[in-house]
Amino acid sequence: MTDLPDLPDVHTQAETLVQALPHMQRYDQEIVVIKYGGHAMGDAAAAEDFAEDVVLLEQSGVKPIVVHGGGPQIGRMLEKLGIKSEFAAGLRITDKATVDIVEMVLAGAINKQIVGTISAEGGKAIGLCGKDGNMVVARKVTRTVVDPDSNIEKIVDLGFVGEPEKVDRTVLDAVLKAELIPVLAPVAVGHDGATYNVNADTFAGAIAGAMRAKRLLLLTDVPGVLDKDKNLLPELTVEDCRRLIADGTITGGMIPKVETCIYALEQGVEGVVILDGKVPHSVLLELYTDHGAGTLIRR
Ligand SMILES: Nc1ncnc2c1ncn2[C@@H]1O[C@H](COP(=O)(O)OP(=O)(O)O)[C@@H](O)[C@H]1O
Ligand SMILES: CC(=O)N[C@@H](CCC(=O)OP(=O)(O)O)C(=O)O
Repeated sequence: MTDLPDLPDVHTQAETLVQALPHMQRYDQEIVVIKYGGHAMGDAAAAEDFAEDVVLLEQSGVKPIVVHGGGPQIGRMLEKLGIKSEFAAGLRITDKATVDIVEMVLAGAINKQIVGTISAEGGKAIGLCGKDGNMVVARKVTRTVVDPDSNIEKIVDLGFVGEPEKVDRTVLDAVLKAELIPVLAPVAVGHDGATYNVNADTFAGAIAGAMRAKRLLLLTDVPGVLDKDKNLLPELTVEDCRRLIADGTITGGMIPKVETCIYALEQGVEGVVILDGKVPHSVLLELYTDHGAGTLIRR
């Protein structure tokens, strides 16, 4: 028989609650957008921890909005179906066959899985994507990339990849008023009625901006923004972020993430945090403790 771990005594629990109270009041009735990245989604136990945090937030008076990713999961499904997947400037080149799979994996499988886990933890969630109620209308994206062989810049047609042009709050306002937790897949509609695949960080930034969220939390698989020696940078300004991108400290998938943070701050979001979603209860630790978790980015 294994020994049970020591449980915090009643005094420790009370102390924890007293410390958390001012933080809880700060977020009361405020919108917090949580982007749950594909890499942050661990095993079933980790998904339950995440759902538990979201439910607890809602029960303490916060209005959480979950935006999820699913890049690795889309990749695995495309591989299973023998469809080649390519990226340009961090975005998945998305032809017609690919966009159908993207929608199936994001708005179908992952979205409903998260809704189910939140329900199992005692919450009431509603799964939607940007197409519902014209919530997110996207315009087609093109990117210029430098060909590594010739060093010549070329324009890449990314197919059905979009970026949010307009966010309509109507559906989200109604859902929050009904005390439901919105869980959003980053799939949007174009002016032409077509389905567009949107990077989940970008989608979350647009939602946080339009909803004037108090906080945007981006959950990933690293502790936050790291310096060149891989130490966590707990707090950064927009100016620091621009310098770290320019000097090559911030690269790859962290670039769109930090750019999203800058965009959200410019839209009036008060603070944006990049944190490790694989750490149990990272959302509660960030919002309800003095030390927080991850990297806080401010104006
Ligand atoms: N300075 C940095 N600090 C932390 N991570 C960085 C940095 N520069 C690049 N990265 C990379 O960015 C990745 C996070 O981006 P990404 O893989 O797109 O996350 P997600 O799938 O959660 O959206 C990290 O796993 C890391 O490899
Ligand atoms: C255009 C584009 O690249 N879209 C992403 C959407 C999912 C996503 O962003 O998921 P993560 O947050 O898990 O990376 C993709 O197809 O992978």
